[in-house]
Amino acid sequence: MGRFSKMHGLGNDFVVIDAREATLDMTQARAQAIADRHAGIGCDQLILIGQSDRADVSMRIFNSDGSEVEACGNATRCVPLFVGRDVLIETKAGLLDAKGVEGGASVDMGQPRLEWDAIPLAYAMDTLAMPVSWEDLPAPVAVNVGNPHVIFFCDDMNGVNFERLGPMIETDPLFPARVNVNFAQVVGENHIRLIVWERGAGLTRACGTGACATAVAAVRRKLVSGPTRITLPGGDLLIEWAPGGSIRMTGPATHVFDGEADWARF
Ligand SMILES: N[C@@H](CCC[C@H](N)C(=O)O)C(=O)O
Repeated sequence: MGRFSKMHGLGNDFVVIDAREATLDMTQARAQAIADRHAGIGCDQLILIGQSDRADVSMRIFNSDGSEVEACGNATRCVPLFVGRDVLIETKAGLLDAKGVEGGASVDMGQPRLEWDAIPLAYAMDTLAMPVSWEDLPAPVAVNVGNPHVIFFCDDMNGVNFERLGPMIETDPLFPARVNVNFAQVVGENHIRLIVWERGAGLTRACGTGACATAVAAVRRKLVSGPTRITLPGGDLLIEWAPGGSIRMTGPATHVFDGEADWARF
């Protein structure tokens, strides 16, 4: 039997497994089976906390389709709560410094990558106004914050069919590693509403890296001019970024319950 914690950041939910003592062989099929909301435990992402030679802990991230990915902002905020103290976390996207704050955490998410081949895109183009469009959504921005994001700034998001466009854009050959698809609308001064179709997980209640990428895109497009409030279906994040610097993400982290499971059954 193995123990796990159910946690979430703004409703983006996780099964978090402590793999620091017991090693657990995580395959794509097993991660997918655990994340399954009908036949498994159910979550948007499966998180494995392990030992690290370079940081306090390591974090591996698996989407609900079983794919292993580089970054997850909401899960990163859960790690100080899971471990019980401020932590330096080794991820595939680099070392992330996460500090607990009242009700959540504040994380240095590192510097964004803005070059076309770092997103990655299939061929060279301007990432600030990509010369492509999907239906009524033209000229998105591409940003990599450890994982790949494309951001559409919409005049009015109410008419956008996220469930149809999301998977279509996620799997477009323009994005050789697939992509997280962000639909954003500026709704006030330094305030953005955001819906994210996540690569490998679909529509979620919130995406921390999506909020970071969207704030970076909005600063580059001069749509915001300072710390930016990002309102997702699950609630708000505060994102701070200035060109040349690191992204700071601050927001809630919640522990729901602890459970036990027989991993051999998955
Ligand atoms: N929910 C996450 C992002 C999880 C990974 C993403 N779906 C990807 O494939 O890159 C977040 O809060 O950032």
